[in-house]
Amino acid sequence: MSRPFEHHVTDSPDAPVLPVRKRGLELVHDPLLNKGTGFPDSERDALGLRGLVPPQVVSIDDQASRIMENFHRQYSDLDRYSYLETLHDRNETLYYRVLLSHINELTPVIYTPVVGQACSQFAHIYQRARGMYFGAAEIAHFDSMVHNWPEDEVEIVVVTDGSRILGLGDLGANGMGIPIGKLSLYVVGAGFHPPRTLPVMLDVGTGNRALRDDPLYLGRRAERLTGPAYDEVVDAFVRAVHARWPHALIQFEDFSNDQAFRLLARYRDQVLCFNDDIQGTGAVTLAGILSALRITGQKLAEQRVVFLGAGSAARGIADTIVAGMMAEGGLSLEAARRQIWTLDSQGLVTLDRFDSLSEHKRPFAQDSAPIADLLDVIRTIKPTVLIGVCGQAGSFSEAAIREMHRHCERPIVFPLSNPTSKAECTADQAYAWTDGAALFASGSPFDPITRGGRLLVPGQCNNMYIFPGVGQGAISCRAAKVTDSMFYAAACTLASLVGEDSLSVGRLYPDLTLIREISVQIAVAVCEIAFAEGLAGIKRPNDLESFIRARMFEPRYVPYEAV
Ligand SMILES: NC(=O)C1=CN([C@@H]2O[C@H](COP(=O)(O)OP(=O)(O)OC[C@H]3O[C@@H](n4cnc5c(N)ncnc54)[C@H](O)[C@@H]3O)[C@@H](O)[C@H]2O)C=CC1
Ligand SMILES: CC(=O)C(=O)O
Ligand SMILES: [Mg+2]
Repeated sequence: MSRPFEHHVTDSPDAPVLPVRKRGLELVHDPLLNKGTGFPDSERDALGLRGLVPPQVVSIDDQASRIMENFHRQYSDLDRYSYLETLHDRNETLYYRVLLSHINELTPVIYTPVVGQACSQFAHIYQRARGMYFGAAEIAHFDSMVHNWPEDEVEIVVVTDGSRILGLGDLGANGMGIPIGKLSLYVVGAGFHPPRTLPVMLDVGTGNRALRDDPLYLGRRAERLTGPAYDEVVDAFVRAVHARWPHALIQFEDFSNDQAFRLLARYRDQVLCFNDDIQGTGAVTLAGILSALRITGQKLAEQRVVFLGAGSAARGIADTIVAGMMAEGGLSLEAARRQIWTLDSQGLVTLDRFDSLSEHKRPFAQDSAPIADLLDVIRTIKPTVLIGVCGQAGSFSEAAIREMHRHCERPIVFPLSNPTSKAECTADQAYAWTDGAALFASGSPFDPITRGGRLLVPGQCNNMYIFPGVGQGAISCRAAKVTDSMFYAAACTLASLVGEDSLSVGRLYPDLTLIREISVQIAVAVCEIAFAEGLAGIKRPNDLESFIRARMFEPRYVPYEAV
């Protein structure tokens, strides 16, 4: 059977010549093979390209300069997003070259915050098919549909059902922008080969009435499935993917919490998978807190942590902090949990609400009188760490942050909700309300600021520092499953890579330009756990780090050989 795509990956960096069957415009129009003006004369002759591209042969770096010139000419964030996606759809090598060389400038466009806007408008800015849609009505075809995808070597599948896209709620099939963005970060951050990544939308309908009424909406115009009908769709999807790509890792992303915990519990021992919002967020947040504690000289086990929001992210972070308090501070599980207070939309999560609480909130229900409001909780608890994961913009009030600072010299303030429009407070606010004393990190990026002549650089506490490396580790050693201990190791590894130069300006995370190095080190740590726990599917390579590095895709033009 002739395959629609070539095999796009050369695994031998020493002799990277790719055999190519396509010719002429068919080649130019394949984003995984296209080099545009970058095809050298020899390939223009051998591959039937003469006359099909402008005469000048342009280096990839000069192509990248043209891209950035045009990028800077775009008027709006959405234009910039669409411009980069057009490049993504035209020439993936160049897209990743540009992303990797302008990572701080472009990550906020392909990822949070702008990807949030792109998802809201997804049906209106849609240009070209990318990834796969598994619609509830097609459930009988899932097993055959997976063979419509041309790549046999898929390694990472990021799947959402669109039910909780960032802090923007149910965006239905518009949520596809999130798996696409996350997978771009897998390639940029950990060197996955682009054709080995697969973004997926599980289209089970949407509870978002405005979307269903939008004439341009591209998803199923039906109420969101729930109960057994929903479970059947997810089950059929996991089965089909696992049958076609048995070694692939499935990342569950942006599922509402009524599904997120259940699905993780159901599949985590069955297939290679994890939930990024629970586990990835837990790891990145613990790493940031550990960095902050290097500045204050305090211990994790001494911290009193208050969460505004008690959903997927809160539970994942709380569990990871508890693991840290137990491992490093010697606390018991119960003692560690007593250091953590969570608030949901009803106020403090307390034991007297136990019967009506969702399962995931119960372990953190405190034996305390009811308190409705964050300010009163802060007054009573006197937290040292405040984490916002409620998706409510501005919900860290000036009064609340000032009150926290009254009791705590260097308050750790992490408004983690995305995109920026949902952040619990801004960096400016946190620094202003604490006279620059806040140890701050946020889910979406904020610019550095200068206060009283002092440079303060807000860190970005986002799971993007974790999932690429965890994924690379799990895939490299063919892990049988992804465990919480791997995420804990990822957190400690990330924390260990924050330099004194970063801490001196209050930045609790490494600069993003280091993401590949971070991912390599996290991947090594994850593999070591897999080897130690007997979960690896390969024999341990003598030089594990080089083994991982050799797997990584570099965005450069590989010579082609006509076949
Ligand atoms: N920075 C990062 O890496 C990550 C950030 N997030 C962000 O965190 C936010 C929450 O995500 P999830 O936990 O998955 O959502 P979720 O829906 O599971 O949890 C939201 C929680 O906020 C609570 N809440 C809503 N309104 C509230 C209010 N006014 N006061 C107090 N609590 C309130 C809800 O009761 C619920 O417990 C989103 O904005 C998401 O973008 C999520 C994952 C990673
Ligand atoms: C970062 C992320 O995963 C979220 O906001 O959902
Ligand atoms: Mg997410």
